[in-house]
Amino acid sequence: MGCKGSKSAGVNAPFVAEAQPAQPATAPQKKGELPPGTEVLFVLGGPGSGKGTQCDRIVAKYGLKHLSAGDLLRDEVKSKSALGLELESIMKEGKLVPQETTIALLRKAMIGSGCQRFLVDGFPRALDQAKTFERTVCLPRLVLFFDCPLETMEERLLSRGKTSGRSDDNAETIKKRFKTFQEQSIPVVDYYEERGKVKKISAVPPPEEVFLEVQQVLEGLQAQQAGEAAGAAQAIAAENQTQAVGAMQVDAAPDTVPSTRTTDSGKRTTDSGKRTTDSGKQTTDTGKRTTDSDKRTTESGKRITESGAAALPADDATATTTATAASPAAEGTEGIREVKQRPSFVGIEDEVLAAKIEEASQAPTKMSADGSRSVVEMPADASSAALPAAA
Ligand SMILES: Nc1ncnc2c1ncn2[C@@H]1O[C@H](COP(=O)(O)OP(=O)(O)O)[C@@H](O)[C@H]1O
Ligand SMILES: O=c1ccn([C@@H]2O[C@H](COP(=O)(O)OP(=O)(O)O)[C@@H](O)[C@H]2O)c(=O)[nH]1
Repeated sequence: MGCKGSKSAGVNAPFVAEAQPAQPATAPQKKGELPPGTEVLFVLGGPGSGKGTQCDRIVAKYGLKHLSAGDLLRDEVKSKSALGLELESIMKEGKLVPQETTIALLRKAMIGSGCQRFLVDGFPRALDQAKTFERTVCLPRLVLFFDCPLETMEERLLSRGKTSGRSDDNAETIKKRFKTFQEQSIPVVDYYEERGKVKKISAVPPPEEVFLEVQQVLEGLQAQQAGEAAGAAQAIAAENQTQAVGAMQVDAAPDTVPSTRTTDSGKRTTDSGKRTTDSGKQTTDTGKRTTDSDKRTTESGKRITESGAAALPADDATATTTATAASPAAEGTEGIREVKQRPSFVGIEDEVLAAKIEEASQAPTKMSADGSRSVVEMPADASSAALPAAA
């Protein structure tokens, strides 16, 4: 289900809402870049825990764009490109594909979809992948983790293997996938749990029961978002009221302004000073203030849009931070302000990696032999060079 050409959900559309199809980006998207306000929900769980099954249900009910990292990799394998052949041998061994390949595929699919809100299924599978995705794409809004005992997952995978045609749904590879899951993927869940982002759901009951839990989680997220939006709207209203009262006080004030009235800023004293000498100009000053206030409202509207991201934990160096002025009046025209900080890369290796991912995710799309799908052309050093020798 794509977003291109779909009708926009509006600027303040929540991350999850009952809507079909996946909602398009609400802000203009620059060519080759992710839309502003891109948000993702990670869907994690062991192999065969039921991630894909639940994602299908989530997509059917909520307006999110589903991207399965495993499907994107399998598409690449099907293309029989050199990269695809390398990926196949890694997947058959139950190992993880190098992060630059997976992230480039995800990023490219995200950009190409024209959507803004994504359900990212089966990724990240290792801590370095989570951190690189955070730096080069965005922080996740939430992490759904489907908890399932290994024996149950094994049964499901063996059963799926009868019809899936997947080269990794066999007893030998399943064991290796479990090892990878326990050693590399569980730390990702721990990482997000420490950040209060994980919603753990038992994947043992039948799919419809598991989905009831999923819906509860997503509705909780919806309620949280509604609360955030209401809080932001309240802050804006309070800010506007402060400004309006300030303007009224200025208008009602005698020509000689007592210094005690200028409680908020030196700037206002200066304005008032002007007013004392030029009452015609006073109207202009007030009018200008109203314009400033209107501008603030517009900015504040934008702020609501960004509030989801702003609610992300501030303990992380890469988190979006919220800078709130101690007092809106004290700041005059600024008031409450959220500052989106795009974290800078800390080392040259990170910069090189980010550049590779960006380059690969923007590589030209070409049709495969059967003309049915697109292929990501990885730059030589970002694909084969980065891939370990085929086992
Ligand atoms: N809750 C469930 N109970 C029983 N079988 C399930 C459940 N969820 C998924 N399955 C089945 O288990 C297999 C693996 O599910 P899938 O969604 O493909 O897992 P994953 O995407 O995590 O690998 C599929 O054959 C699916 O039909
Ligand atoms: O981010 C990812 C996602 C998948 N894979 C590879 O793709 C395989 C299949 O993953 P998928 O999520 O499709 O299936 P699951 O194992 O969860 O059933 C994995 O075992 C890995 O080899 C990977 O390397 N990185």
